[in-house]
Amino acid sequence: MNNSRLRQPITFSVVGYFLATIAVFILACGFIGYLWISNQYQYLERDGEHFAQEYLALQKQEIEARVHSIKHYLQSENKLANNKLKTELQQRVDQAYQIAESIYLSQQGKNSDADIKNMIYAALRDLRFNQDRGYYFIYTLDGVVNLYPPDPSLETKHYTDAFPQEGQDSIRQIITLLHNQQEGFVSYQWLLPDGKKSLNKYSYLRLFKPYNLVIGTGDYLELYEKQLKDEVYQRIANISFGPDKEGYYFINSYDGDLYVTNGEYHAGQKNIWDTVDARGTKVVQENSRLAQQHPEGTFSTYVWEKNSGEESEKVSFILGVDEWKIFIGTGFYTDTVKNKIALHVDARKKEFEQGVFDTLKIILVTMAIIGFLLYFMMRKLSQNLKVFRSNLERSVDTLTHLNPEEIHFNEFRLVSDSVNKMISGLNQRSAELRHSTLHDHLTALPNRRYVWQQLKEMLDRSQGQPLNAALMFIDLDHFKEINDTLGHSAGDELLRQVSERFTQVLRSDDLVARLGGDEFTVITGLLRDDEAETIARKLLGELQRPFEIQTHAFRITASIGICLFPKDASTPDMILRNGDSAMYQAKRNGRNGFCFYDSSMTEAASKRFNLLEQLNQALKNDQFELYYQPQVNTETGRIVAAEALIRWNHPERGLLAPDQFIPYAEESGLIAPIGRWVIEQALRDISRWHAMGYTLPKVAVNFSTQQISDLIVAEVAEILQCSDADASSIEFEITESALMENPELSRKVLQALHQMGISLSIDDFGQGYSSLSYLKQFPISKLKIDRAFIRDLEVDENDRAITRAIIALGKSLKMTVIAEGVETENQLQFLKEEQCEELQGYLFSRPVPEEEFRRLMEKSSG
Ligand SMILES: Nc1nc2c(ncn2[C@@H]2O[C@@H]3COP(=O)(O)O[C@H]4[C@@H](O)[C@H](n5cnc6c(=O)[nH]c(N)nc65)O[C@@H]4COP(=O)(O)O[C@H]3[C@H]2O)c(=O)[nH]1
Repeated sequence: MNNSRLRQPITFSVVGYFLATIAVFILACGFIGYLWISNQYQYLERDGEHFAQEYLALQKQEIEARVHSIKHYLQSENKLANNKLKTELQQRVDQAYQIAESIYLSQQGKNSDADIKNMIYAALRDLRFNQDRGYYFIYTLDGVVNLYPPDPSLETKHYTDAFPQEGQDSIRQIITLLHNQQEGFVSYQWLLPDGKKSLNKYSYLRLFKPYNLVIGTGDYLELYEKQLKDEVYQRIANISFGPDKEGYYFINSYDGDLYVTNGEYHAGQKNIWDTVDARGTKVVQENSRLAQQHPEGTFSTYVWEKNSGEESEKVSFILGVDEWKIFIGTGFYTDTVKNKIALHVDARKKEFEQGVFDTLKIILVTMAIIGFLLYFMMRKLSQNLKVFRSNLERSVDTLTHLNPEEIHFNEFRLVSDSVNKMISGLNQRSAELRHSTLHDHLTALPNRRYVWQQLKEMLDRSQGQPLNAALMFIDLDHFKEINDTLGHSAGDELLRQVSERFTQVLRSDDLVARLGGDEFTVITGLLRDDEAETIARKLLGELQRPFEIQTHAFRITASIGICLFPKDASTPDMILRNGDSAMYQAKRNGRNGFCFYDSSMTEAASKRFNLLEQLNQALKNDQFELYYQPQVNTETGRIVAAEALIRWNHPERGLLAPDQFIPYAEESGLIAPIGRWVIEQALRDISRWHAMGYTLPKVAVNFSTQQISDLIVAEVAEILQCSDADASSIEFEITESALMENPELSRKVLQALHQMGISLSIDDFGQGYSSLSYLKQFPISKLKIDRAFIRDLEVDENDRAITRAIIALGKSLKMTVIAEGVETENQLQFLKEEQCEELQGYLFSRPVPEEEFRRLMEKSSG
């Protein structure tokens, strides 16, 4: 299973993400809407219940208030009866008075007073009121009855003759009053018309001045009150209220006499005491009981017939009026109330649903508008995205900038700004990369790749040209030593300065490049051969001025190989190879010069190639041999050691000295297996010599730069393990320059070898620039003075001084000093005088085959 696949993040398109967000938003709104609506429904339910309770309570309050107000009305009407009666009596008498007065005024002078009086009596005689109980009576001030409609036979009689005693008292009371004042009320007992019973009667009286007549009328208070009550009951019976005018008052006596019910006035002539409802309740009896038990009134529930004829539960408020022994009530039907409540809840629900519906309509219309707009927006966005994408792809493909004119959305513009920045960055990076892949970091000069491309282009252009261009392959002489002794930074600085000098001295259309290490090239345009020579000389001349690096001032030379092309080479590789070969030849010619390529150099190069091939074969076919050159003690002249020097028994060319193949072996890396063979062979020889009884303490083996590696330590240990010889019987000779090439590694490797018991000596000492402190870091036991100093000892004072200094240095460092290349007695003499401990040279013996060396050892010990 591919893990990276699993870890890939999920991606969304912007449009998809947007639509998904809207869908989620709509779903969320729908869900919230659903919650809100169901919540509202619950609220409406609760509100309905609440309303029902409140409405019921209100209904109850209403009927209670109504009944109380009716009772209050009844009572107040009753209380007012006295006054009302008085007012009415006064009004009636005033009317009679006006009638009498108008008759009098109209008849005065026309008729006699007696006639006028009769006319007045006649006018008033038949007038009746208050259910015919009321009539007018007239007396004279001396008590003669002039008008008495209930019994006209009493007219013209004196009251004392007309009425019994009780009546007489009353009339006297009247006449007395009017003797004193013009008008007024009197209250007295008067027989009822049936003459059986007398009741309290109120009368109003007024004196008709023209004839001093007392005009009056009166009524029994009790009867008047009853009349008023009847009227009030009548009015109450007419009252209806509530839905469908279902509400009405009922009034019953405590004994069940019915006065008022449902719009009808029964005047107590019907008794409904035993009325029973559908539940078996004796409704009237129950209500009568409740009214009497609860003076403040109470509610009663029973079943009663509605106007429509159907029976329904009814809630009534019952209130007693004890003074009249009646109870008043009114009520409502619960199903009517329930209907009302249901209607209310229904109306609320409909109202709410209408609200929701209206809101939904608004939302839908809004969403449709938004959707419409979004659709256009998305379309526009999608189109822009497509254009943006294709522009983006084109820009990325061609690494050109996006055109902001073609981008309409700010966000895309921001992205395009970033993309443009990125493309600028990429262009810059790629230019830098191109520059860095085609240029050398140290000197900023074009590198080998650049040179190759340049050569290719020049070759392409040079077709059919009569002139040639030139490639100069420049290698600094002995640069490695400078690098090793002064350090890499100094070496780098030198390379920089050389590159500057070359660049300054050449024309701008010439190309100076660094191939790597201390190798430079100069490529010129088309020129004549002699011009190439001039340029080469110019370049060499530039190096003659000393370089100042750190605190050192020194000169350096170079070897230049010139390859003219297309004359000498037809491909870039060939040009470079030929330039290299020519440079190689310039080096062989003694350095600090130039050399034009010719075809023989290619032959030499191919020879080198063949040689390497043959070296490989030599290893396999055991064609190497070790020669030994003795090293003698200066004092005793005895052989104390030997240097193992390799020879190659070439099958065609005969015995070859190391100079003829070791450099190639080092170049090609073959030195490692060859070096291993040398150590193994030397140890084999030592073992054999020891076995044969020779007591040679040490054999020195040459150790080249390439052999200094971490691997050699393990390899030597392994070789020693396989050998009978002791590690102390072998010594590695390392040149000073090899040591300095990588001092850190050298120290590590040499330390490890030293710990194995192998001694180390520095070969060709004196050529380098090793300081004392530097040398002390290595476990070296021997210094070998370079042959070059020994050679000219007799003629060169400097060489003598150096040799002396090296011997002194060796002594101070407690190292053995050996001089090599000792050929003459004078040299021997000098070295003896200077107490050089050991000597090596043709004066004692040339390097000889092993067998011969054994003889030398025999001779030496003998
Ligand atoms: N003119 C003159 N020359 C003298 C005199 N005494 C000794 N020589 C020569 O000086 C060279 C000494 O060896 P080297 O300096 O280590 O220089 C050696 C050493 O650097 C290298 N070489 C030889 N054998 C080996 C080897 O086994 N491995 C490696 N890496 N290098 C080797 O080849 C170089 C040359 O070796 P050879 O041709 O054998 O040359 C030898 C020797 O024949 C003298 O009095 N006058």
